[in-house]
Amino acid sequence: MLDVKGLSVAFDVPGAVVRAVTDASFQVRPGRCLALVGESGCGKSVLAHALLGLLPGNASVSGSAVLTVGEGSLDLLAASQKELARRVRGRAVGLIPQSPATHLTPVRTARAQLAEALRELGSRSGPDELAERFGLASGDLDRYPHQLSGGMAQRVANAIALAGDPGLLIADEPTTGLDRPLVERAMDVLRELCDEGRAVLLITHDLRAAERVADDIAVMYASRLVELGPAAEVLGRPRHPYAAGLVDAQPDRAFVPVPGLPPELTNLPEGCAFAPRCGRVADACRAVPPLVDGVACWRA
Ligand SMILES: Nc1ncnc2c1ncn2[C@@H]1O[C@H](COP(=O)(O)OP(=O)(O)OP(=O)(O)O)[C@@H](O)[C@H]1O
Repeated sequence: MLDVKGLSVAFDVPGAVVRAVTDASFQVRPGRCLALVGESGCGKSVLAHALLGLLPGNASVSGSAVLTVGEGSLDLLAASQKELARRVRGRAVGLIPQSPATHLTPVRTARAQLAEALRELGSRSGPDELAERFGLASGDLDRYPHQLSGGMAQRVANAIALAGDPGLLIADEPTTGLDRPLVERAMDVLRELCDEGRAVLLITHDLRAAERVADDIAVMYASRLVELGPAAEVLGRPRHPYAAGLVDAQPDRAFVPVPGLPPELTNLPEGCAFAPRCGRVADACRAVPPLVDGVACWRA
């Protein structure tokens, strides 16, 4: 469904360059969920926004991201804004946003926003039909965003993302601010959407949420993918020391945080960016380890 190769994104800021995504390669397949996990600021959202052409003017992007659209394909990174608007956003790719409550327009009811999305995308279903599927009552649709609970806003955002029946869903931290039962519910909905044959890219720093829904996990550290593989393997037997540290930091595991802090993306160290925090550092780590066999570590 989506084949990303060598995706890099850098932002020009006064006196510096922010290397937000470096040389990311991965695939998202129909019927499977890939969770992209990593600490805050490692580049997860920038990666998602690059795929949708939603980066600001100070960003430079390289690589390719080939999406299957109908019988053909389209490189999302080379597509014009017009093409992305006409063929991709909402139609081929749906975005479930970070903080659904703030993503919705505050001065319009949920119904008006859902109806607009359906109209724009030329869908024949009505807002009530779509809302019902996501567990919203008709009366809920007549509320304004500030009258919706976090869970209800989430369901409205899901309904809008699904209005054009996209084959690929990108969910960018869709559970921010939700309590655990609602997180689990949101993950179960994502799983259902996936089981219907959609490809799902979930961006999260919540490993428990990722574990509940993901088939595959990509671990990102300081702009690079450092481990990529089946969820059970990455979470059960992580091979990269950072992935192992993330797993150990979970409350139901050792509950020990990874020592130290990630580097500034304006000033990445030469070689492996995790080396300064790594207990297994060696001479070889002075060179950047490539992602080979699902892991980017000289010592894995
Ligand atoms: N327009 C921009 N100009 C300069 N730097 C930017 C811009 N947008 C994002 N960044 C930087 O890119 C880096 C990656 O940000 P990103 O939002 O992708 O992180 P994240 O992993 O999604 O974190 P979080 O989980 O907190 O959302 C950060 O250092 C951020 O400051």
